[in-house]
Amino acid sequence: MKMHGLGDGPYWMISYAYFLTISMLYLITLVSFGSAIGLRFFRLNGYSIQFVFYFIYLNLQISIAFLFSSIFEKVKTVTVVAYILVYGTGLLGSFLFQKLIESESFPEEYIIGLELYPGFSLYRRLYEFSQYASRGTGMKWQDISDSGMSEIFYIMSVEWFLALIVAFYIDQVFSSGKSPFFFLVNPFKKPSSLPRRPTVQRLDSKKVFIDMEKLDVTQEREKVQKLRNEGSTGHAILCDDLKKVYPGRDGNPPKMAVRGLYLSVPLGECFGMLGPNGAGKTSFISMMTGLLRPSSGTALVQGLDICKDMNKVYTSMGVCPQHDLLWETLTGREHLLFYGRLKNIKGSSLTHAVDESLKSVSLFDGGVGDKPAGNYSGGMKRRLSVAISLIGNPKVVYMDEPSTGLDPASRKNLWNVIKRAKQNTAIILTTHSMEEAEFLCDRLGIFVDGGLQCIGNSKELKSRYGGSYVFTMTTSSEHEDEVERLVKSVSPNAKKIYHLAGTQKFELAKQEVRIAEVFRSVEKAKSNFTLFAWGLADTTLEDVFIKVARTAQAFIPLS
Ligand SMILES: Nc1ncnc2c1ncn2[C@@H]1O[C@H](COP(=O)(O)OP(=O)(O)OP(=O)(O)O)[C@@H](O)[C@H]1O
Repeated sequence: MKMHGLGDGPYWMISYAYFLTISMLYLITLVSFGSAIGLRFFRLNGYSIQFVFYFIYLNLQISIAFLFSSIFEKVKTVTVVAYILVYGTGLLGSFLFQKLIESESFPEEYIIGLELYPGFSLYRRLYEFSQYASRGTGMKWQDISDSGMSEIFYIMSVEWFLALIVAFYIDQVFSSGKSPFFFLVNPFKKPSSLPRRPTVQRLDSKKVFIDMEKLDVTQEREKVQKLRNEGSTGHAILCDDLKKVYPGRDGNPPKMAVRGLYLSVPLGECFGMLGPNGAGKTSFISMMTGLLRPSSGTALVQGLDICKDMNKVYTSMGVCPQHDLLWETLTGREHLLFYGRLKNIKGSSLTHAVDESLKSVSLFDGGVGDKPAGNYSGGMKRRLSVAISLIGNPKVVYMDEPSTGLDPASRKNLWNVIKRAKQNTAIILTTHSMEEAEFLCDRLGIFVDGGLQCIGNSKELKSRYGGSYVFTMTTSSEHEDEVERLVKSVSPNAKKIYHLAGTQKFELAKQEVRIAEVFRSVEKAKSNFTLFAWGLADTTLEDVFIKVARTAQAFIPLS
């Protein structure tokens, strides 16, 4: 939700209000039920004291839960810690703390010291309630100071606010990546102009890597460096030496998923990122969408630094993640209404935008958009995810394999939606479909092992990395040698790239082949032996992709 523009303040308030409401409902049910069945603990102690005490304690508990969620990364870890604390406190409370409270000789100041731990303050509170209830009087407001309860009220109230402030601070500094002194910054001050890059050249350690770059990749890097030196904010996306290194695990060395990426994408351009599995495309998108922090380097989105101003970047960003993140019980329309509101669209414009959005992804007719997303097929969910990423006309959109799992008709439909949307938007799209890349993308980059191997439009890439025709011929096995001789006669340096049961494929260098000559030779061959099939094809984007990826993968381990 943060990726779609939900600010930290509303998120914290909504979550807090949700947990408080649930806890209060639970509490009211407990006290009402306890009173109804005649438990003296609930009936005799003043209801107003019980309410105030439980209310403060519940707030403290929620604040501590927020603090834990800021400190711990994994749900499993924090669950185990919470269970240990709850059961440990119960055991310590009944076997140790209660004895200390009842002891005449143990100083009261030490008891108050122990009550700084919220579990013991809760225990003390319940202990006092039960003592007063067993005496048959119950606790009233005038008993507060005698029972040592007033200190507990103060301790809990202070801890409630402290835990909340510390949790928010940790979340802002460690998750949102703000400076440790972010609270000293004037919120009304306009962001300063872009920091200029030092003109000094890169470190020697990088020289080896840079020297191996292809010309097109080098040109892209120089373009980014020039734009950064000029402090330009004209480009929608500017990646500057963006790196992601995952720490090594289970004895494996650290994994460099993205190794120093330079990329500039202006508004109105759809940039396609192609690459084999594990090339680092998702890691790149995750950094750009704020899910992962770059290990070094940065990127500017509409002039805003993703390491410093991610919260502002979210408001002009749309994301279609690789896996659909939808609520099963909400309808398609409700999803779009929700995300539209996050993008600040209101009233009739919101209703209109949602209808248009549903129509554009073919989820409008027959009331499909008003059915719960849980009932949607995989393709419908994917289309809804794309519609969510585009609602509110964001300036920058990231799409991670948007058409995965779609049938050909829906895919074509979706491509048209994306094509229309890109007019005022910069889109970065990852895909394994060359057809999709050719149809949608103005420029393409082939990404292998965390680095760009080439960059340009599909025609440029084909002419730069293709440079050959693929000649295929199928005959019976005894005529294979004759086919080979035929090919050598039209292209002396032809290379056999495939051979199976009479079918042979050859790569012919474009500069030594005349197409008319090939046709003439094939016609002549038809009179000598039987040809089952033959063909001459220009290089496809797929050929370029395979060639570039293979070459890079063979080369990278050596580098
Ligand atoms: N959390 C992680 N810890 C360690 N290594 C990781 C982590 N996430 C990804 N990797 C590794 O980083 C590399 C890049 O992964 P990434 O998912 O970014 O690739 P991808 O190009 O998106 O692949 P695909 O096309 O299959 O989605 C892979 O080798 C992967 O194993």
